[in-house]
Amino acid sequence: MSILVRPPKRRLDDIEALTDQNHRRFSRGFSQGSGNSLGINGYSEADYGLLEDRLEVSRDGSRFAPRFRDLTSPSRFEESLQTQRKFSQNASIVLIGIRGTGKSSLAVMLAATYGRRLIEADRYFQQVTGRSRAAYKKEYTPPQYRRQEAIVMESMLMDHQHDCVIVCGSGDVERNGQILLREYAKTHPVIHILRDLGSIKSYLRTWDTEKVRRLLKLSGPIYRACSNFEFFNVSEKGIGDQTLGKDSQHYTQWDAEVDQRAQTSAPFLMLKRLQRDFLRFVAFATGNISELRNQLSPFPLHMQPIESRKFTYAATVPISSLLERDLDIEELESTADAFELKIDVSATPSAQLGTESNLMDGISQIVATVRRNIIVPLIYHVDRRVVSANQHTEPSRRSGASYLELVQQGLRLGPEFVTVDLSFEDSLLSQIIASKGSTKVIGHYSADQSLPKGWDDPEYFSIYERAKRLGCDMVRLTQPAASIDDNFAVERFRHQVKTLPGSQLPVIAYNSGPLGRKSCCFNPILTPVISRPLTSEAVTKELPSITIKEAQDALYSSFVLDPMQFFVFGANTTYSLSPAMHNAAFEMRGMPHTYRIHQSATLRGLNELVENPNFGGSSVSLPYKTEVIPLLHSMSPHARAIGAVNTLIPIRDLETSTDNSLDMEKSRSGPIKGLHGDNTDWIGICNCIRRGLSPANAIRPSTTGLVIGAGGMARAAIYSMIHLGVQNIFIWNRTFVNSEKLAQHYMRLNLHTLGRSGPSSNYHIHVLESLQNSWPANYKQPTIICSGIPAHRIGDQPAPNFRLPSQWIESPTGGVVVDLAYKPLNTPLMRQIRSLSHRGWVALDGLDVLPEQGFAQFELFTGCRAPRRLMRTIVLQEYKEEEQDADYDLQTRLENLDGQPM
Ligand SMILES: O=C1C[C@@](O)(C(=O)O)C[C@@H](O)[C@@H]1O
Repeated sequence: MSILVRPPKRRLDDIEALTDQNHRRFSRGFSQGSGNSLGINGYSEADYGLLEDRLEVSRDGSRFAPRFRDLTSPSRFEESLQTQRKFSQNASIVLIGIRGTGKSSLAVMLAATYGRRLIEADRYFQQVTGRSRAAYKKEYTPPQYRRQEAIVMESMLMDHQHDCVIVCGSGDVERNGQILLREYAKTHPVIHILRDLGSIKSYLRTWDTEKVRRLLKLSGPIYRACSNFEFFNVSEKGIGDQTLGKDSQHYTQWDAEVDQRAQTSAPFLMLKRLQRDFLRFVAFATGNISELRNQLSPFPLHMQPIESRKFTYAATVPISSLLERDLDIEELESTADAFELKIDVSATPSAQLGTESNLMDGISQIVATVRRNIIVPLIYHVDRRVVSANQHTEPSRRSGASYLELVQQGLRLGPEFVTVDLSFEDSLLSQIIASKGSTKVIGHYSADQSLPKGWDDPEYFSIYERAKRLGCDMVRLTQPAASIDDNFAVERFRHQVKTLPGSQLPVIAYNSGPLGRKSCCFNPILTPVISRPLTSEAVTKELPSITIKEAQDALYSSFVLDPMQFFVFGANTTYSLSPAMHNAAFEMRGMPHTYRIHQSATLRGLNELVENPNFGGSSVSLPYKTEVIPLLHSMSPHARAIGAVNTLIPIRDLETSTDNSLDMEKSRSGPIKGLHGDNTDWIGICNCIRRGLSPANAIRPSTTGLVIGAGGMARAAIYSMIHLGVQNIFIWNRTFVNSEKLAQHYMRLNLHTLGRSGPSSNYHIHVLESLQNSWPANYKQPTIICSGIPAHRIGDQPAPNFRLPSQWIESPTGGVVVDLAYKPLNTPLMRQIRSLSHRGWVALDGLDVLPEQGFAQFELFTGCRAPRRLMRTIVLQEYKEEEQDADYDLQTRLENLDGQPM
């Protein structure tokens, strides 16, 4: 009787034949050119066992310990895996990595979000063979187990090529497993999951640090050799420790989060940022554009490619600085449009990362940590030069091989942009560009000294043409300025490229060094800038010579841009926090604009604004959000659907398209021909929902939303929910007929939203009659709730003191409640929800929404990124001065403002 259990539909002969084919294919593939052939014969039985022991680790480490000391270099794949990184939309996604890295939690998130089937190797083995791996090993000899393992793995991958998330066990990367995975990675994303040593150690319990370090060192090359992507799971403080003491195999990070929530009333959820980072990473890596849009907050600038915008900046940050000191990454990014990580080291000193000693692991960890703290695209730039620890020694040059290895490592991390140094030969660059996947390539050329004819040298044109021929998406050229005239020359060069016939690549061209600063100010896209905390290292690390503020100052003082005036227009706007918020943002960015209150008892007050040639735009407050509509020349589709406008943008040229407010010229004064209306309230609400929604409540077809009220804010709230893909939306309002009208409005609109499977209009708006009723039986309890009713007394109407009926807040995983009121801040509804935080309820209020809608408004007003942390801070500070609520501690909220990048 055969001991091998075959998965259904497959016969052992097929599998063996296939494995043989794989072996032959791989033998052929790897022997080509390199001479590093990996034939099946390259492995001995002894290797097999050794590798298994290396990676097949029981949680107490006992099985691993005896053979550990024997280990030598583990990987036989001397070529790193190079694939095109292009996949079919529904290709199954594989996660690999050692135990304790959080693979299972990440897989659950992915499967839940994408609606994919989750296949876990260990469970699959048990399903197929009827035994756990441990039981199988006890019963059979190691070669028998390995043969069975190979068969199971092969069927697990080949029978589930589409619509699955497959989590491989550590046993899956022994010999056959590696071969299968490498083959699979040609057509499927295979993601290597890493984590810091401390968190892995707390998972493996009895292991000492040295053992875990050695395991990481040995396993890293094996996992890298058979994966095409890499994701470093950055632990949130407190999560790693939570897993201690839990012995269930399936106790995941997610469970830890639920436990965590039970113990604390932390308003923001522990795994939120990991979920955001991972889902975005997967959507980008797999080239799933609609999913990527779902993952991004709907801020206007997020929807616009950087290269199509004018005067954008990349904050350049050397990895050496991040390794040397504890820098505030959010501050480094602040108002930049991109974050450029410059790889300027050749080894990662272990002490600085605290854990990893390997450069590739170090880069992976730094990139993940940077991503955790930024919202802008990442540019991964490997500097050809390497800084030396000794400041007096000249930087050394990297070899082509080491350069290639580092850029390939970058591509594994799925950055939005990667640079390729055009001083390397075509063959090396083509290799990189062929495997770029969704990443855009910037061809980079930095001359050590000015070319003989400076920017008029024909060499620059040939470098540009070469970058184009190689398939770069953008070109970046720079040389040190020898004289101030070089700055005029570079402008000429940029202009000449732009006027070449045919379509041309976007060009970034500037002079480096203090003399070149002028050219940096006028370079239109992705000008490299230095962030204030790095200025002391500018010279030694060859960093850019200007800050964003300096570059912006120059544009205004040279009359390229004009100072503009902005307003908040309403009947009673004296209480508004918007002036303080926007003025602080202008000042930080080096913009000479002003933002003031413009109060008027009638709509006519608007005339005064449009007669002002420096009018830049206005926020619209009550009661004019709907009244203003007939006066508009155009409206965004969002404002049209909601039926309310809270942002006005002046139109100075009726010829330009007004579909998108960002396409209109910004910061240029002149007569006004019309007004364009937009709405950012829905963006503020949408973003607060996203921030407060725990991974356990990820939006699915069964998710239910509830909106309280039927006024302007309720309209925006429903629109946000539809946009987020909520299909079952309920309205409760004191006046029933108003709820019905609102429901009919959205049902008639039949909006198309970006659902998981592409655009759909599959939503339904229901009306609830009485707060006394039980929750409708056919629907899940709501997990997303928005209240748009004022909380204060209006005229002789008393404050409504609204609280949700207890029978409507029975969701077992809690949910998020956004109360749009902030007068008072601590409404009875917010108090009710905060008291339920132990059940997973998260409360966000009007002071959370106001800055979020303000960021979007700032983008529409200026075409530039808003300084988010600053605007959030100002709103809380100003509010504190205006109103005191003894019950509510705004100070703690102010102190916890970091880490909300969405
Ligand atoms: O509702 C509001 C508040 C606001 O009007 C203010 O007064 O700050 C600003 C508007 O953009 C926003 O839609």
